[in-house]
Amino acid sequence: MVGMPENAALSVGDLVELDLTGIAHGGVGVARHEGRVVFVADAIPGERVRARITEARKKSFARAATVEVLDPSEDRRPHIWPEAGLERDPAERPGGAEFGHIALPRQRALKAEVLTDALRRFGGLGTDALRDLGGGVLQVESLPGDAEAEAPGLDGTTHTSAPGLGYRTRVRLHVDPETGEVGPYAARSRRVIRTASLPLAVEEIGWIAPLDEAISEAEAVDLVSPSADDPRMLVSYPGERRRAGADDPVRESVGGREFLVRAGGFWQVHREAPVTLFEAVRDAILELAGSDRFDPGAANLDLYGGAGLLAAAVAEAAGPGLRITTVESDPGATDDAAENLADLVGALTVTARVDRHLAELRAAAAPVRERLRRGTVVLDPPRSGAGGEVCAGLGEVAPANIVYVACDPVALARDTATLRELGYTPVSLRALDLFPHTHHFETLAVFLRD
Ligand SMILES: C[S@@+](CC[C@H](N)C(=O)[O-])C[C@H]1O[C@@H](n2cnc3c(N)ncnc32)[C@H](O)[C@@H]1O
Repeated sequence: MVGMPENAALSVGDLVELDLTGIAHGGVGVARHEGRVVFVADAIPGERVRARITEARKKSFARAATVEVLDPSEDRRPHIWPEAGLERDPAERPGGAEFGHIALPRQRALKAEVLTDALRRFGGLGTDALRDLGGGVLQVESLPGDAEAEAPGLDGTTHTSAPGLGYRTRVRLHVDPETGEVGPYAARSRRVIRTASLPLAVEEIGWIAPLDEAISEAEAVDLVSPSADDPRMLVSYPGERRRAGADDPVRESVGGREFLVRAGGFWQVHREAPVTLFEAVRDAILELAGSDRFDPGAANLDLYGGAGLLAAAVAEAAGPGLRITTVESDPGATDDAAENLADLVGALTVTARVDRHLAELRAAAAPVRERLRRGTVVLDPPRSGAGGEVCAGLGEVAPANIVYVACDPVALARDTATLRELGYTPVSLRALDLFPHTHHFETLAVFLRD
């Protein structure tokens, strides 16, 4: 490549040597090739790699996948999923464990970098604000059982346990339309990849996963392993309105409390995620209550409430006098929430889109609006975030506090900018590694009305 002009065109299939200088949202490394940004899969910042160009349509950037590491990071590990290792052609590697070649502490450091960068660039937060929020440097916390630790073996020697594996209680696999073979998609592709194992899934999912079978005419297979119930498989067929078994109730146990959830409904994926988020939201409410900012009798809201997990967490902090309304667009999940919150006299469950519900609340009578102003909102939107319209709706309803549970750092950062414009200040932030060996993580941010 020596002597080529600046921005020389890269073509799919080209092999290039790249120095990784950073990490981008989505879990890909960042490098430059003759002025053009290249997003590189399966690399680690600081490494020099040989990579194959996989996408070169855009002028401003290209994509590549690592095929050989020339100068490895000390944090490089054998991939936790053998089929996703560098020995395979990039197009044949299953997606879904894009950090599986990185030591867990470094994975978390990279996630913290992505969060800090997003809050700075899209959230408008400066260095001081970020330091105050994270209580120093922002850290991504591991969940119980996931810290990379040396555990003493039975014979007195030490061995490294397998942290960060066997945690997913929900797994979606896809079906090859031609062969009926079942497996995950390859990264950034709709190609079904055969795999012998699912290392991120709980053991029970391994028992039932149809990895060496063919299911003709099906589209996808969801594997569900509830914490207090038998594992099950839901098969989707094209054109079908409702999957067989999707509405069957399954039992989930969260810190001794039981929740009923439809097998096909939303539930937090990591086996420790429900209890971790329950406790994180409960503690955030206790903290607000400790500074007299939480009013259990106000019109409190659990927006994007699912089966009522986080409303129950608020109730644990607030006690039996709590008034709270969960708002959720899936009617099945609302029914589950009604069941799960039945012991809470002041709980109401509503099936509605959050934007529409907020529009209705804005038009409510003055005493209701006053109760909403004194209230606390728990906000747990899907990956796209709450977005401008919902944030604007919140700005008008103007609750005293917002406890935002976010699964996408950039969406959170954008919503942070909007909420700040509407008079809210973020006062605390916790990041939780709910998805080891992937680039995903969860953030809990508390905002106070100025
Ligand atoms: C990230 S989940 C959170 C569920 C619940 N808070 C929990 O922790 O189990 C997001 C939920 O929002 C619901 N949802 C998605 N878009 C929505 C919308 N526009 N309005 C209301 N609910 C929505 C989904 O059905 C899903 O249950």
